[in-house]
Amino acid sequence: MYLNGAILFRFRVSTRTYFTETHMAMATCPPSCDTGDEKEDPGAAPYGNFINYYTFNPPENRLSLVPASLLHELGYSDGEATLILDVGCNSGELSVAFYKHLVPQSEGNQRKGKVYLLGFDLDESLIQRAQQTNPLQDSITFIPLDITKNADQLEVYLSQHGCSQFHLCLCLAVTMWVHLNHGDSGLLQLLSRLASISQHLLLEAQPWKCYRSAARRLRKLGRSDFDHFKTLKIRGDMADHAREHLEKHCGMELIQSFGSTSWDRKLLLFKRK
Ligand SMILES: C[S@@+](CC[C@H](N)C(=O)[O-])C[C@H]1O[C@@H](n2cnc3c(N)ncnc32)[C@H](O)[C@@H]1O
Repeated sequence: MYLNGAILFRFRVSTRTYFTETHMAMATCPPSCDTGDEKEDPGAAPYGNFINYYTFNPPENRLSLVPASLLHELGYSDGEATLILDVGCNSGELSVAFYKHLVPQSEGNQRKGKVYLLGFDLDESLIQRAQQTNPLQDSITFIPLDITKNADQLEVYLSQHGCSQFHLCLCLAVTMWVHLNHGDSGLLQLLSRLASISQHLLLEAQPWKCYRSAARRLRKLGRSDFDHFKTLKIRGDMADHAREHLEKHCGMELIQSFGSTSWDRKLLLFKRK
């Protein structure tokens, strides 16, 4: 609680108050919350919609593994519009940091080329915060969207930019939450859907140990289990299961592994064949 208290205080001081204290206390996220070592209450954020996620998992944890030259290396030149999709972007901090990491600033702070990022999340409060703190409103857009439901807005965004697919899709620390809430079919549909709208997909799948911890935490709190946890057939090496589905059924191939994050998760880059 001391930790929670400290976080609460920092949020009060450093940001305008976007949330009630109750909301904040319920959905704060302790260190390694996504890896499953936490002792606090993640069950109150059943979709991984932690309100202070980046206090514990700062963007640098992932960005340090990804080369700033990635877009260039993937063949996306300065002159063409390049679209990035960030799935389950939470409050947008990683989205903005990712954009700044990949899109260099030239002299006079003018950004080269046209790179646009669309971030979405099912949590409207998080998206509201992302919108309010977005420093690059011409290039970065945040919308509320549940990827397991109707995702027509993604098609609208693509057509507005004259593209049929996103050039790069980021799906970081989201698969477990979709899997636990929507079962094996939900996970496979998520991967298939993302593959169908992306030329490249950067995937960080939570390892199985995180699932066990997430379920254990709920039980400790005396809450009912995630709807699908006990019946999941896809278990074990989650990154490998995702790779297999993407390669066998989605026309994608693994082209690079950027190593593992400090939370012991692989960052895998897939490309449309
Ligand atoms: C653990 S956070 C990861 C945030 C961010 N992707 C990152 O890696 O820093 C997981 C996020 O996925 C979102 N999420 C979970 N299920 C979702 C769904 N079906 N559609 C959209 N967002 C979802 C949650 O609301 C939460 O903000």
